[in-house]
Amino acid sequence: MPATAPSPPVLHSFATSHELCDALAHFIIKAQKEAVEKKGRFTVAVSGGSLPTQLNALIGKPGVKWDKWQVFYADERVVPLDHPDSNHKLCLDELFSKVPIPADHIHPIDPSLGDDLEELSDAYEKELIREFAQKDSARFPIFDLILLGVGPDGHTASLFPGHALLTEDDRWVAYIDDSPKPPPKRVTFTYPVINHAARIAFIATSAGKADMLKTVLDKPEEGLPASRVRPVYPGQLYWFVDDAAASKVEYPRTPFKL
Ligand SMILES: O=C1O[C@H](COP(=O)(O)O)[C@@H](O)[C@H](O)[C@H]1O
Repeated sequence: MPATAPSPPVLHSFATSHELCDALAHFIIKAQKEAVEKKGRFTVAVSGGSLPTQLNALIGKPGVKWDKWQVFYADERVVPLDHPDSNHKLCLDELFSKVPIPADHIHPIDPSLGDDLEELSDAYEKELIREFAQKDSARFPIFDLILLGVGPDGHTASLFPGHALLTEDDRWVAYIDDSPKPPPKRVTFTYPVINHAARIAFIATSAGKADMLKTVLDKPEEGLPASRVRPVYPGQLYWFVDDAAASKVEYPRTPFKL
């Protein structure tokens, strides 16, 4: 039987980043509610960069069941966890230190485990297997939600244009030591993990991302890393962007409804 094709991405564009962040918070709460009703937990992966700040509309919002969240990192820069470049530190500073999430529900990629990148990515893959393998018994983990940023070059997580990791189709977690964006050493989810999520949301703001967004959405055949995020059916991909980032995009917008 032929596999069902991925659904086309849904693009939500907002006049201001304040409106975007508020809508994103409502979207996340809805995903959380559905997951908790079905399975009693909410598995979510986050990235770093500007994303953690964009999640702060969740702080104090009624309906967030922090004790049900299990948080993983879609990628991490291999620096100490208290280093300003650490995605985990960013997430702690901007969000998790301000909400009542149990500390053991956050799963950092911890470079203090050793400086061997292969071992570090294996250890994180094992942590994912512990969380998912027996519970959902699938070839790849099925996150309820993966929240991704995207750089002006179209990279997402630590999957960079032209890199050999773009074709990794077996491992759940991999590493690079030649990132074109510093720091060079990083650990990242691979496409099979990202593309098996139930929902994936990209968040992109500002005019600096307008050219990239046009290429990703209007010319996916160019194969930028963000265009390769195509969730396996019945997964769904959403874009939350501001009008400045979407200013050059022809791809149709869908109004956001609560
Ligand atoms: O280096 C990274 O960059 C991307 C994009 O960051 P942004 O600041 O342009 O939003 C981020 O999603 C990723 O997690 C991070 O490691």
